[in-house]
Amino acid sequence: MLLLTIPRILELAEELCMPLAAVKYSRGMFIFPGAQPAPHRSFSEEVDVLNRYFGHLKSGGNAYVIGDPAKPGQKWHIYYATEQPEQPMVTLEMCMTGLDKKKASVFFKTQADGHVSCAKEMTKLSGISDIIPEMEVCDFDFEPCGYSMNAINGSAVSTIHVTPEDGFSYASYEVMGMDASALAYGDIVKRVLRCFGPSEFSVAVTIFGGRGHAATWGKKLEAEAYDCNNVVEQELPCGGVLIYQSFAANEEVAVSAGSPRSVFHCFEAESVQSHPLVKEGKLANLLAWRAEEDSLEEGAVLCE
Ligand SMILES: C[S@@+](CC[C@H](N)C(=O)[O-])C[C@H]1O[C@@H](n2cnc3c(N)ncnc32)[C@H](O)[C@@H]1O
Repeated sequence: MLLLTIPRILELAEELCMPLAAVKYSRGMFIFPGAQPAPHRSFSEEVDVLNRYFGHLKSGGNAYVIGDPAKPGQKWHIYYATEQPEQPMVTLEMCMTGLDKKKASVFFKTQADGHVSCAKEMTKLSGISDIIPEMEVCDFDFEPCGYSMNAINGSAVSTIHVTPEDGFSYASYEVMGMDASALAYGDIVKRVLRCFGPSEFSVAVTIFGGRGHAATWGKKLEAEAYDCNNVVEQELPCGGVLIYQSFAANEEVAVSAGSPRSVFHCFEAESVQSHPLVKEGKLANLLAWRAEEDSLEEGAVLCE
């Protein structure tokens, strides 16, 4: 449904006298592709819609599906068109599945003890407020569960969406426009992983303006407790580059949990939520989660 909003967004931009400069649409794999309504039934259907609105830009419409052909469950889709060379800019997009159950439970409004939680409390308890503490956060909680937030700090913007339901849990994180030399790529990813404890995740870093200004963000990511199973670099028009990597919780952790690695394939029908690592929070422990009581000062009132 997302692409159906394009005409309204263009209308609002015109009202604000903001000319169209560039467009980027990107996504991973749908967990339930068969449940997607038009125009999201296939990437080519999405590209047709995007080209109708943006194909006339100077670069033309450019569509890519990237990933290791041997791993059809892990692909990244990107559409990009631009009217002019881009300003130097770094964007990070993370997709996480198989969220740690305890971490995911923070995003349910009614807790096991009957406590009714609000978005502000979820932001604090999950650790989201610590990812980039300077960000001003506008958060929203869904009934009976789910969470979304948008955040801003100067030219930097960030967004998070969480689906915590067992069996198809998912969280996305995106940040762009930050001072790439002031924040370390690995630190941000680690803070995001601590919020959700996924069994699998992908990162896509888009760099415009050359790797020189992108500092740590132009390098390959290494994530403690996870194995990288896919690395692809894709050049984009106007000197842009996209670096995509996907990760699964590593063999060592899986073996110590007494479980075969195969259970981590979250895009298959089986549920990663039943994985012993997810159930027992072992993955969470390995990533050194802070104790929950540390993340909220005693007596602090977050929900009014
Ligand atoms: C965070 S919202 C999705 C936001 C947005 N579609 C995204 O992913 O970018 C998804 C979560 O909210 C819950 N939810 C509750 N009411 C909803 C609604 N009216 N629309 C979408 N999600 C809702 C879903 O069950 C799910 O856990």
